[in-house]
Amino acid sequence: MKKPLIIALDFSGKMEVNHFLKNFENEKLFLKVGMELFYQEGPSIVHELKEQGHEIFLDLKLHDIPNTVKSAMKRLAGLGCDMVNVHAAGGKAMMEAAREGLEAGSSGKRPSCIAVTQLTSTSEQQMKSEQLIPASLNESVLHYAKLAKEAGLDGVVCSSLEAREISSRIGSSFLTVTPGIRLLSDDSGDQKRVATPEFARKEGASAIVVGRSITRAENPFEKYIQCKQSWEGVLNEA
Ligand SMILES: O=C(O)c1cc(=O)[nH]c(=O)n1[C@@H]1O[C@H](COP(=O)(O)O)[C@@H](O)[C@H]1O
Repeated sequence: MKKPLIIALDFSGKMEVNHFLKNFENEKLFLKVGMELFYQEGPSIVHELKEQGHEIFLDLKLHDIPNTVKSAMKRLAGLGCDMVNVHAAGGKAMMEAAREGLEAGSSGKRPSCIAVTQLTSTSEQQMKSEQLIPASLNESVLHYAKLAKEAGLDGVVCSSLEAREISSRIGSSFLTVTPGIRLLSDDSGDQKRVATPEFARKEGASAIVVGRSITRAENPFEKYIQCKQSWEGVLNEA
C-alpha cells in the first residue's frame, strides 16, 4: 500500500456524498465509509464508490464474540472493499476470527484488516478512570498492536503519537493508520490525540485519515491539497 490520505466520508447519505465528490472530479481517492453512511445506504454505497474507481476503507469497527465477527466479516469480504477494521479490545480470538472470516469470504485477495487500539478521542486520564487500565496509554496501544499482529492482522488504527514506536517494535510493514489529523488552524473537536499530517509523516505513519478538516472546509479541494502536501512533505507545517 502506498501512503494514502484517506478521506472520512462522515455524511448522512448518498446525496451529500455526491455533492462533496463533485469537488474532486477526475481524482481517484481513498475514501472511508463509516457507520453513519453505511447504515443509511447499505452495501450499494461501497459498490458505487468502487465503480467510480476509489479505494474504500469500510470502517464499521466490529466488536463482538468471535463467531459473530467471523460471519459478519465473510459478508463484508464480498463487498469488494479494500480495508476493514475491528476493535482490538474484542480480543485476540476475535481478531483471528475476523481474519478467518475475511479469508473465507474473499474470492481473490482479502481486504486489509486493522484493529482500533485506543480511539483517538480517548485521553490517558479517561482510559485510566473509565476503562480502569493501569498502564500508560502508549503501553495499552502497543499491547493491542502486538495482539493484532499475533492474530495475523495487517495493522492498527492509532494516533500519530504512537505510530513510530509501533513500527519500531512490530515492523514497518505493519500498518499504522492514523486519524485525529488536523492542520494547526483547525478545531480539534472531540479528538484528544491530535497531530498535523506533517507530524504523522515524520513519525512514519502508513496512512492518515482526515474527516471534518476537509469535509467541513469552505473549499474542500483546496483543503485536501493542503493536507496532502503536508502529508507528502511538499509543504512545511501547515
Ligand atoms: O477507525 C477509525 O477510522 C477511527 C478510529 C479512531 O481512533 N479515531 C477516529 O477518529 N476514527 C475515525 O476517523 C475519522 C476522523 O474524523 P475527523 O475527526 O473528522 O477527522 C472519523 O470517521 C472516525 O470515526
